[in-house]
Amino acid sequence: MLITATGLGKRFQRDWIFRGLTRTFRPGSATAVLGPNGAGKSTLLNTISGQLLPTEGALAYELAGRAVAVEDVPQHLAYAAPYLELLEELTLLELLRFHTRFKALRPGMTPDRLIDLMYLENARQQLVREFSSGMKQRLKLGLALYAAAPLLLLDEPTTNLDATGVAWYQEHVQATRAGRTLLLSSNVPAEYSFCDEELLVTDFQKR
Ligand SMILES: Nc1ncnc2c1ncn2[C@@H]1O[C@H](COP(=O)(O)OP(=O)(O)OP(=O)(O)O)[C@@H](O)[C@H]1O
Repeated sequence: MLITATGLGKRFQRDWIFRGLTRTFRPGSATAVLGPNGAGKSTLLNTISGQLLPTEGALAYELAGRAVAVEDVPQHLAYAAPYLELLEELTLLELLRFHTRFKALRPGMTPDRLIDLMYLENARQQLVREFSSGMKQRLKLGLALYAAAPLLLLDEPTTNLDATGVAWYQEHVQATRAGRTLLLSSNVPAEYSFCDEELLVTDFQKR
């Protein structure tokens, strides 16, 4: 998905979180959105994804040369973030079957195969509520990475992952990023070192 931000700004009450952001995000690019805690990385991702309205400026979306309306962006979006909740009252297999009714997996991927890829085969019938925080994070990432969605947003993707989980993330983000527009908010180089572009939110904090 081609995304063009022009003079984009977001304000909460009287505080500008970012302002004057003009930038193009192209299919196949991976952009690391960087900045200290509270800088506005998540706010920027949520604005670009159309979930928060910009206070000023404009966002335009295009898919294969056709304009996409902001209200249609969610159907083209896969998003993993610490603040997005999983349906914890379901078993893993139930959750995957439910989730994929609304958000299809990439061609050739099935819930069973995804469970194996996430190293969750022993948890197939387990309630997600009982998962460890690292298992939940692998599940969130697996759902986003293997969704058939041209826009991929990852907010702090290695939260709660151990060294094996970080290596798993690095392998699978590389395996699934081709052709997608990827934005990734982070403070951890191991999460974003593969990105080809960087966007420092504090560069857009003229008040
Ligand atoms: N809905 C909201 N209403 C008012 N202020 C908000 C809202 N959401 C975020 N903020 C404020 O906007 C600022 C940026 O928050 P944001 O979560 O985007 O930062 P961040 O860079 O993602 O931080 P972190 O690295 O800690 O996750 C913070 O000061 C936060 O308090």
